[in-house]
Amino acid sequence: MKVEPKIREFICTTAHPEGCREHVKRQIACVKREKIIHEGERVPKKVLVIGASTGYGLASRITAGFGCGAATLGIMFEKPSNGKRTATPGWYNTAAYEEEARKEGLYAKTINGDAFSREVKEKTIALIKEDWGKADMVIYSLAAPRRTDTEGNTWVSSLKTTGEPFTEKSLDLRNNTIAEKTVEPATAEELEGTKKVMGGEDWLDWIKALKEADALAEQALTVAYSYIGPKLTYPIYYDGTIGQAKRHLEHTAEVIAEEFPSVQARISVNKALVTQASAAIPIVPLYFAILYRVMKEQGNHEGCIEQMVRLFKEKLLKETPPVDEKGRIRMDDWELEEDIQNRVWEIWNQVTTENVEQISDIRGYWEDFYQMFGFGFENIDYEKDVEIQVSIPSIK
Ligand SMILES: NC(=O)c1ccc[n+]([C@@H]2O[C@H](COP(=O)([O-])OP(=O)(O)OC[C@H]3O[C@@H](n4cnc5c(N)ncnc54)[C@H](O)[C@@H]3O)[C@@H](O)[C@H]2O)c1
Repeated sequence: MKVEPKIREFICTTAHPEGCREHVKRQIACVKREKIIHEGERVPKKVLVIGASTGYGLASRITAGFGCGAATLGIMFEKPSNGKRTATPGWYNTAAYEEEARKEGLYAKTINGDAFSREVKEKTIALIKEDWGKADMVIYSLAAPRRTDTEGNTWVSSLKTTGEPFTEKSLDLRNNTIAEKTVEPATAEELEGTKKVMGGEDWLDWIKALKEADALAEQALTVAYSYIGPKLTYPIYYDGTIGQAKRHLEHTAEVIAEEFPSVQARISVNKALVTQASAAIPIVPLYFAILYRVMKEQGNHEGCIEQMVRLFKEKLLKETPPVDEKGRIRMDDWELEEDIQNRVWEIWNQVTTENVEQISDIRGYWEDFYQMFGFGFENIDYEKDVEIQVSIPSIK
């Protein structure tokens, strides 16, 4: 079947299997150009990646696998094709990852299911015990709209402010126009729900479950991803519901360190990038488009894979990684440089529907967006029929 993008605001409801494969292959090639491991550093060998199929989790898996030679077990929540609709991009990415890994003799298995559930945790632990004995690294990279906890309560995440309503310029993704958008404050229940979904409770549950089952190696490393961003987006991000959840996640690193002193728990604050999760945040896409423009001009723009390569190569695997005053690794260091942010702010103040194409990198925004779903690669023939039912080697 011929597959075309079908976009609804911040989501594309189709994905191109060959394009997704190309996306994964390009990320693998990027990792292979780098020397990730240096003498005397820890080398992760058995890596569990929770949220492994897209965005930062997929880039982490590729870096661990192809950069460190690690066996990887990925957890994801994706849909296969039913023959009529395409699979979700994370499904195709994972099929491609496993195939490419196998070609190089790298262990790669995947569990498709709800990472928040006890069932998936048990299945994961059973597989780790059977195949590896113990995992030595756990990457927590979930971004989810809801969570049913182990007691059966369902929580929903919101992207709202926590104080006053917030009105700012926003990019209308349906027609690339700039209009003001108001984000309303969350109710107490919405705030609580966001913390339950995107905070650290489930990360801690995973570490506890793995420890109790004796499935984590001594001195195992675990990392979860956070975001702060510029003052411009504080009302909707850092001081909004999601920011409160991220503070909870960050605090969870301390809880893990206290409860399990043999586990090294780290937070990495990553750069703002277009992913399926972040494209849904109001106001933020316009910031992406301007930030991309400024960082590309400065020559220090990175995508998910470049971020993860730099994280592994320069920070995470060091005996004592460079951290900020709160103990966090800062991969948003370049994004938040004063020069970059001053320029972003200057453009932000000038941007209108008429000049958005000229003064921001809206093209780069859409390029990243299309590529996430396997579209827009010049070497893929999108006129050709493709098989949309693709199987993942480790999933029967
Ligand atoms: N994108 C950014 O700008 C940015 C910046 C800094 C930090 N982060 C953080 O990085 C992490 C990953 O986000 P992303 O932007 O890469 O998102 P993403 O949407 O690309 O990835 C989410 C992953 O979680 C998986 N997932 C979702 N619900 C699941 C469930 N119930 N069970 C199992 N798997 C599930 C998906 O399959 C996918 O692999 C998040 O914590 C996010 O806040 C993102």
